[in-house]
Amino acid sequence: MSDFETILLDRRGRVGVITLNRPKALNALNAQLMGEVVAAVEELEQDPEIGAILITGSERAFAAGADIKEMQPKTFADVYAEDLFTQWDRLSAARKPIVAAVAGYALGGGCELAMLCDFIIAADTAKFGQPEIKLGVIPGIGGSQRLTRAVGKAKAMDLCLTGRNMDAEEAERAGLVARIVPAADLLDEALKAATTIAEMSLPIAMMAKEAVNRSFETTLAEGVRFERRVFHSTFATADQKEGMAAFIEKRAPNFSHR
Ligand SMILES: CC(C)=CC(=O)SCCNC(=O)CCNC(=O)[C@H](O)C(C)(C)COP(=O)(O)OP(=O)(O)OC[C@H]1O[C@@H](n2cnc3c(N)ncnc32)[C@H](O)[C@@H]1OP(=O)(O)O
Repeated sequence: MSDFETILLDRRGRVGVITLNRPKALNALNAQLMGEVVAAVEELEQDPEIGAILITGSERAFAAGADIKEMQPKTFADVYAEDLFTQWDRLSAARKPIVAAVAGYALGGGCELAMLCDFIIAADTAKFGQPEIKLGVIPGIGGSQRLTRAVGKAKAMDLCLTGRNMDAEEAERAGLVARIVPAADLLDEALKAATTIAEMSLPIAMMAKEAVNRSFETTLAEGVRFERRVFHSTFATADQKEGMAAFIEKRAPNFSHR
């Protein structure tokens, strides 16, 4: 059972869909919404019927950032004591694939939330940016690190230092966005992608995610060694037997997620 107020959670087949739902505040990420997104992802992680997670917002905003009104009165002692935003680290511990479907503003914490997902499908209306500098702060949910890894130093510096936004086309060219679709098709296309992933073998999809993510943490040689060992371990699964048999028998695989 889930009882959320600032998000909607629903299950579409094997996909868990989390919709940010603070429309009046352009889905600004306050403590409640942040807690609910993390709780929903952890609930879906535990659900054996779910193979992939989709996080989305509204037509106007994926999320316009961390909630400025909530942050404004806090002191250094407050944010240090509560370790503000540390909760978001629990999203990067998720092992199931997570797709972000972004329309409208994905600014500050909104862009950072999208980057915490495994890849981003953007509507042609999407706008990405790290405007924290305009508020007298810097990104605090991984933006300076994940954006730099996604788009390189030059563009990350440009965005973090000027606070300007980039549109969907620039974000795709820069490598932040996997694909752009017309705004009207965003949810359908993102759901199609998430469903495709969810129909794969879950343990193998988790291994693929872990292997790609390892490339951010290690040297090339170590990463390739890690990949090779994980690849070898896929042969211990029923789904490797089934996937290869299905190819040879010219039929669709029937994965058991084991
Ligand atoms: C500090 C860290 C680690 C991370 C951060 O994310 S800091 C925040 C970064 N984000 C921003 O600086 C963007 C702030 N928002 C805007 O600049 C604008 O709202 C906009 C360009 C996204 C949209 O402008 P528009 O004129 O179309 O809409 P507004 O009237 O400005 O907004 C509608 C409604 O939403 C409230 N809102 C928007 N963003 C936030 C936010 N990040 N935190 C709290 N509230 C937000 C806005 O105040 C307005 O509500 P009210 O009319 O009740 O004031």
